[in-house]
Parts: sequence; C-alpha cells; structure tokens
Amino acid sequence: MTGKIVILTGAGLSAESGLGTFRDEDGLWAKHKIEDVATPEGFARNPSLVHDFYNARRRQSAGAAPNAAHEALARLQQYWPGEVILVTQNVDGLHESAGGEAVHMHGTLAGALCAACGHRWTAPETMLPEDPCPACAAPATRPDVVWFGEIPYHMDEIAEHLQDCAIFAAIGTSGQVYPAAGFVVEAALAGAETVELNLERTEVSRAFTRHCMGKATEVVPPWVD
Ligand SMILES: CC(C)NC(=O)[C@H](Cc1c[nH]c2ccccc12)NC(=O)[C@H](CCCC/N=C(/NCCC(=O)O)S[C@H]1O[C@H](COP(=O)(O)OP(=O)(O)OC[C@H]2O[C@@H](n3cnc4c(N)ncnc43)[C@H](O)[C@@H]2O)[C@@H](O)[C@H]1O)NC(=O)OCc1ccccc1
Repeated sequence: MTGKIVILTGAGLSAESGLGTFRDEDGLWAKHKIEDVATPEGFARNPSLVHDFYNARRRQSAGAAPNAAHEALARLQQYWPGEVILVTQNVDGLHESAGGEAVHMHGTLAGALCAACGHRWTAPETMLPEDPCPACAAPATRPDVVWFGEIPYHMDEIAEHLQDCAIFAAIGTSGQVYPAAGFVVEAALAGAETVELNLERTEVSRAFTRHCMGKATEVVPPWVD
C-alpha cells in the first residue's frame, strides 16, 4: 500500500463504551466549565476541583471496555503493520485495551506529570494536589493531559504522518478543537483521500470528500473490513 492511513479519533468513538462525550447535551462540558477544569489557569486557581474531575474520569474509564469500533481499528493496524496511524484526542486507554496503538495528542488519564520538573510517572487511581513528585518532591502533581492553551503532544510526528498519508479519516469528533480539527485540510493538501465517520455532520464536514454517518460501532467495522 503506498502512503499511510491516518485516523483521527475523538470522544464519539468511546461513547458506546459508556464514556461521556464533551459537547452532547449531557456531555462533560455541560457539567463542568472548560476554563475551571481544562486550563492551566483553572488548575492554578483550584487544583482539587481539577483533580476531582480527572479522578472521576479515571475511575470511569478504568471500568470501561473497548467497543467494536476500537476492535476494528486494532484489526486494521494488524492487517497493515506500520501503515495505519491512530491519532487520538481521547485520554482513555480503549485503543490500547483493544490491542491497538495510538498517538495520544491530548495526553492520557493513566499518566501523572510534575508541573515543577516535568517528571512523568503512572497515575495513581486518585490524585491529590499535595501528592509529592517522586523525582523532585514538589507538591505539583497534575494529570498528564493537554489543557486548552497548551501545545498538544507529538505535533512534529503527526505533521510528518499527515504529509505522507493516502487516506485520512476522522471518527467521532466534532471538529471544534484545534489543531486536531485542521488535520483534514493538511492531509487533503498533501493529496490524501478524506473520509468522515460520525453520528452527525460536524463543523468541518465540508472539508471531507466522503462521509459515513452513523454510530461508530455500526459504520467503522464495515469501513475497515
Ligand atoms: C474550543 C476551541 C475553539 N479552542 C481550541 O481549539 C483551542 C484554542 C485554539 C487554538 N487554535 C485555534 C484556532 C481557532 C480557534 C481556537 C483555537 N485549542 C487549544 O488550546 C489547543 C489544545 C486543545 C486541547 C485541549 N484538551 C482537550 N482534552 C484533554 C483534556 C481532557 O480530555 O479533559 S480537548 C477535548 O475536547 C475535544 C472534544 O472534542 P471531540 O473529541 O470531538 O468530542 P465532542 O464531544 O466535541 O464531539 C463528539 C462527536 O462525536 C459524535 N458522536 C457521539 N456519539 C457517537 C457515536 N456513538 N458514534 C459516532 N460519533 C458519535 C458527536 O456527534 C460529535 O460530533 C477533544 O479534543 C478532547 O481531547 N492548543 C493549542 O492550540 O496550542 C497552540 C498550538 C497549536 C498548534 C501547534 C502548536 C501549538
């Protein structure tokens, strides 16, 4: 196969595994203010509020199982080793639980990060603001996720893949958060075929040449197989 398949995934992929999305009416942002729980300023203002938010999501995601869409994407990676790049905005570990491998551009709930020295380690189930960093002992433990206003992870690696992809697909993402929402334009400019698989049309639907509308567990397996 000439040229990779790059697949961007969002919260809609994990919705049928019982993990709330962000923007649906009963979504995460309906219950929490972004500026309070997903910005460095919010963390500086009230770290225990932020830890409560991520501790609850860590517990919820620990109890969740991958669905047929995660499994189909893991199968596709097995079919074409090294040719299928999953780039996820999700901080859950369901791609990996399904046997897949994903580039976590917004971090992961399973990781802890020291805001003082940058040391990383595996997150305990429950994180507390006073938890000391195992490297520098500073009480500056934060979830290893990318907040609004922060630079996403692995951007150079992702940019490389987008320059050399034959097919770019986006699954279960509303196309409202950048730079992820702009990847389809970069891939199309590099000559990629583009397909959107989503429950409904999104902010960036017009940037895609093809569309598969429906639930991820219903549209992803037939698209893969
Ligand atoms: C709100 C938005 C306007 N703001 C931004 O985009 C900002 C600012 C900004 C930057 N550039 C811009 C340009 C224009 C405007 C604004 C900006 N971006 C940033 O701050 C980013 C950092 C953003 C990351 C923030 N962290 C998250 N998450 C981690 C934490 C956490 O998870 O708690 S974002 C978080 O929200 C986003 C949620 O979006 P989705 O995953 O799409 O979920 P959503 O609920 O919205 O949609 C779900 C979709 O699924 C569908 N669906 C539902 N069920 C199903 C189903 N069953 N099957 C299929 N589909 C389904 C629904 O219909 C829906 O369409 C995800 O990215 C998720 O990770 N940083 C940055 O830009 O740094 C500089 C830079 C840029 C480039 C290079 C270098 C430096």
